[in-house]
Amino acid sequence: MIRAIVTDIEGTTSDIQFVHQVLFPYARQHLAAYVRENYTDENVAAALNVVRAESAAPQATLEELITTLTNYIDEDRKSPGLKALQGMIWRAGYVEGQFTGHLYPDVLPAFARWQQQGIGLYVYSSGSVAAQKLLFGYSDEGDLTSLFSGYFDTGVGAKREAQSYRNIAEKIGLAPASLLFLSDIHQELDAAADAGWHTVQLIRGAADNASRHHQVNDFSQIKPESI
Ligand SMILES: CSCCC(=O)C(=O)COP(=O)(O)O
Ligand SMILES: [Mg+2]
Repeated sequence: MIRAIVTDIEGTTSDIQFVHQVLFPYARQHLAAYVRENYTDENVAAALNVVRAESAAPQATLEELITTLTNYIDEDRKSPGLKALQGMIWRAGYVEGQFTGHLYPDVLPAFARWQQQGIGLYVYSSGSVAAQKLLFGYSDEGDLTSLFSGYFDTGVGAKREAQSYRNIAEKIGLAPASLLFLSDIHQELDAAADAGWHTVQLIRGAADNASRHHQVNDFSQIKPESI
């Protein structure tokens, strides 16, 4: 019996185009000014130190870090330092109403149905927990943050590693066999399945012929009571 559902964001609840054509360009455009203005803030300083460590450049200057971070955005690098900073930069865009977090129309009805069934809802994304809360807090459908019992980012480990899903199961406090992970990326689902989770793959575009996971086109086709 499925007791909790953990969902990916990009390509699963939300359009990849929103992330790549709205969020990433916004962060790229505001990155340099944000870092120059806020580098003494303890959270910004901590994120910059993470980038120094990740890029094996412990003495990197602010301007060198800005170049590194800009390259990371262009490469879609899932760098924890970049992800932390992106979350901080996006806040102004959401709060000022420059964009709302994209949500496919099938997502909220399914969340509401699952919540009514007593199933816990969680998020696991490479985006920072702060960024996840912004996307769902300022979503196309309003503030949905109260639907979720918890959020996980790569602080628990990378999305393609089975140990990350073991860590999440432990934090939620449920057996892996009672957990369902939703993602568009079969390598992430492979890792979850290796940890003993149930999996469903969201196919928002072309079918994934390399996948061994059950595939659906939208959330209305996911029936946790039948798993
Ligand atoms: C949390 S919204 C921004 C998503 C993001 O930054 C990202 O890298 C997407 O990662 P995901 O694990 O959701 O595919
Ligand atoms: Mg995804």
